[in-house]
Amino acid sequence: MKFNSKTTQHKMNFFAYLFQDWSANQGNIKGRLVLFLFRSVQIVNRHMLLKILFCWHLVFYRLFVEWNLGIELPRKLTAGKGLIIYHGQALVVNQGAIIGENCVLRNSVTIGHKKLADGTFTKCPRLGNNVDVGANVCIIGDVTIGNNVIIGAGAVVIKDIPDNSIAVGNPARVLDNKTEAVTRIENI
Ligand SMILES: CC(=O)SCCNC(=O)CCNC(=O)[C@H](O)C(C)(C)COP(=O)(O)OP(=O)(O)OC[C@H]1O[C@@H](n2cnc3c(N)ncnc32)[C@H](O)[C@@H]1OP(=O)(O)O
Repeated sequence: MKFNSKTTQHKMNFFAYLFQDWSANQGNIKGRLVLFLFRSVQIVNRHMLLKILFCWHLVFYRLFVEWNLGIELPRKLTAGKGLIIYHGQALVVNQGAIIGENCVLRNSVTIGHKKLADGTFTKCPRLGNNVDVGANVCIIGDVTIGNNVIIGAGAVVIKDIPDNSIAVGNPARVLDNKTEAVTRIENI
């Protein structure tokens, strides 16, 4: 996976950081607003002083975005620029997940860990760049989704998905001969 949170995000200046998803969500006011607030709490989260000064903003984010809108994008989440949120409803992402650049998340998507028989939890999923996640998708456990991947609506992903592929179904299977559709999302 090419995306690296430490290098990509820390190079950006303050305003670029705040607006890094703005153009990707053109015409999508809700997506723009949520992602602007998400990036702002990520900035606040970087320093203890900012957390103290802007604790009211962290509370506002929790109440408005998480409780009211039903979109859980934790401030500690690693998410690359160009993130798109369509129909922001019932979207839950574990803070341990890693999302690459130019990814799309839709309504009722869950990305999180899996509880094992011994009561411990697995690591969270890692999504590469240009991953288009359909509606009602669950991606759970210590899985890696490659670059340029489409995950079909309603899929349950519990195993790695290779680069340049489309995965559908429960459990998700990779479709053969479907690279044409994948190249479409590279041009989004
Ligand atoms: C309010 C809104 O509009 S929200 C938007 C919601 N829309 C989405 O989330 C879009 C997600 N996109 C999809 O699910 C699409 O079906 C894609 C991208 C996965 C595949 O699209 P296409 O490349 O056109 O695939 P195509 O329709 O030719 O189907 C290929 C095969 O995959 C199967 N398939 C396609 N989508 C799915 C799916 N979501 N779940 C299970 N199987 C699927 C088909 O049955 C077919 O199987 P077969 O070859 O055994 O007959």
